[in-house]
Amino acid sequence: MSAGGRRAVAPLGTCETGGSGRERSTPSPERGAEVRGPEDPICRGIFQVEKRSCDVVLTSSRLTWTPIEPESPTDNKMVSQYKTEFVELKEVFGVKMKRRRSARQQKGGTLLGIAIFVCIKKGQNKLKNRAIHLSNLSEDYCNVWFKHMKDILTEHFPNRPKYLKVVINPYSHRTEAKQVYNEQVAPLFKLADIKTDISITEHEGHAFSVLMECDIQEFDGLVCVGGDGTASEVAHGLLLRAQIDAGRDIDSNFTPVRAPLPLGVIPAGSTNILAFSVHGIKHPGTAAMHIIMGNFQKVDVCTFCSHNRLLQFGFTAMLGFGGRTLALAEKHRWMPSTQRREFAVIKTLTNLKPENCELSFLPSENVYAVDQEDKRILDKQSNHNSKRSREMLREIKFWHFPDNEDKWQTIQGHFLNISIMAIPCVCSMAPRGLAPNTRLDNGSMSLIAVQNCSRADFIKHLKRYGNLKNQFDFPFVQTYAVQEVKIRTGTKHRWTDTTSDKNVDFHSSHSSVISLKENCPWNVDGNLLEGTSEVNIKIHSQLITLYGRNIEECDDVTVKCSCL
Ligand SMILES: Nc1ncnc2c1ncn2[C@@H]1O[C@H](COP(=O)(O)OP(=O)(O)OP(=O)(O)O)[C@@H](O)[C@H]1O
Repeated sequence: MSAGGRRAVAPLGTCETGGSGRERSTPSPERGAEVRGPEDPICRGIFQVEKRSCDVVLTSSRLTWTPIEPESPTDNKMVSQYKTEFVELKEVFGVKMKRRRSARQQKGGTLLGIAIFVCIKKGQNKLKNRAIHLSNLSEDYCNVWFKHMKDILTEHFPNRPKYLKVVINPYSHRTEAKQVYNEQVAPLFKLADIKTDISITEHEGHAFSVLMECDIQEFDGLVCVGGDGTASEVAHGLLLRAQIDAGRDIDSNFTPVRAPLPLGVIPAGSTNILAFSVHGIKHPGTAAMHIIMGNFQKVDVCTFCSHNRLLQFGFTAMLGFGGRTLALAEKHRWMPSTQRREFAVIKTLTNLKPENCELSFLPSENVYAVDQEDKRILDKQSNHNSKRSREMLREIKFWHFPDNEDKWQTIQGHFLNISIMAIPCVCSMAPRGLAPNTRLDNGSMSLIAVQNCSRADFIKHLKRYGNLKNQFDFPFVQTYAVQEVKIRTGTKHRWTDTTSDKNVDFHSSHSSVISLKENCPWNVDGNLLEGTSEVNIKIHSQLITLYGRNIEECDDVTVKCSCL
């Protein structure tokens, strides 16, 4: 594409660059800006780009530069060896005047030109920043271009945040969250001119109280830096605050209001399932770029209730093996995180115990429609031989509800593990996700129930998470797409009526249930939930907006867990 071919071009500004920096003329902005189209030039002039003099054109949608070639004295029409390059302004997140400064100099310095910062995609799901330098030594000349670019970035991209509340958990993983933020995130926020108000947590529950107390309306978004525990605490605080502000009466049947602010999750913990599921990668820079660019992803959230009371908002829960492993790992918090996790997995496998549970669930109706769509897409694919297509077809369950049939289903039995997941739960140990059949925003949860089986079979099932084989293809594993689940552990009697207050008293005075519940810890988003024998989990479609977008699924990954 040639810049010279454009219509209504402003007079060409010419500047000497690389020498005295003397300005001969400044670019004149287009007249009648109000009727300018996305292709019409706003500024046109000469800068050096990568040590070559270029004809540079700025429109409201892109910046284009074409190397200027000296005219040949022989008038030979040679094919140009230089190509016109451009960058879309929707990929640009920052623009700065570039100056040379001495080591201790804070302000001023010799102007070198303008630096433009662009978000680029690097491989699968990774985002990085790239700088383009437009060199010109004239202050006035650069100021005009700088101002125009700033105006475009401010006016054209309203989703991009300007002021963020940041919560950092310095205790996450190897106590490196502060360093991750300072080295990999804060410099990008600075380039994008994003202002921040930072809180560093001092104890468990601190992130929650920060959210209860801060003036939420002031901010364009919220950012948490830490692992899944921190992200879950912040999401819970944000959603609970929204219910309080909206005057919602919180009981097990309430319909929650949506979170008022988008949440950015910077992965700095040990597993980072939420960040992995939303960004497709554990990379703080990518998470920061999604926030800066204002990329939004709506995400489903579950409410966890017990005895008519809201325990918490969250994304995932595990009972049995998943709960016991976390409980053991938390007792050994002094160990380095990888060793702690592996130790807990091995020890829990050694003492593998089934939980006696009554599991009731309401299958998802909307998943029926979604899955039909999946099937239609798969049917269209000419080769059904693709491994993933065959697996998807096998995994999809279709539900038909005769009108008057009670839709609730109940299974009573002994389970080694029960997982309920509103998000795919992608992590380094499970590249397709612990729950690959659910999506971030489909209004449905995956219920995965592993019935009592031999230790060897259970390990086989666990190992399959690390490769692309179907981890659910065992007779002792059942998977369902559900919208609500009720679980009671160590039970002999039937489910209680959650609307009756008498049941609360009944359970609090029922010693046999209390003694059993001690042994059944829940793992809710990597946090331990203990002391409850009845839990009601319900999905709420797209209740929260996270910063993130467009995950590409890995097709060919095999991950080995060193402890299995
Ligand atoms: N200053 C602090 N001291 C001790 N604990 C804290 C502090 N701040 C927060 N916490 C708690 O630390 C817990 C664990 O943090 P987090 O989940 O972020 O890290 P992680 O366990 O390393 O990562 P992951 O959950 O991804 O495995 C959270 O539940 C949080 O409430």
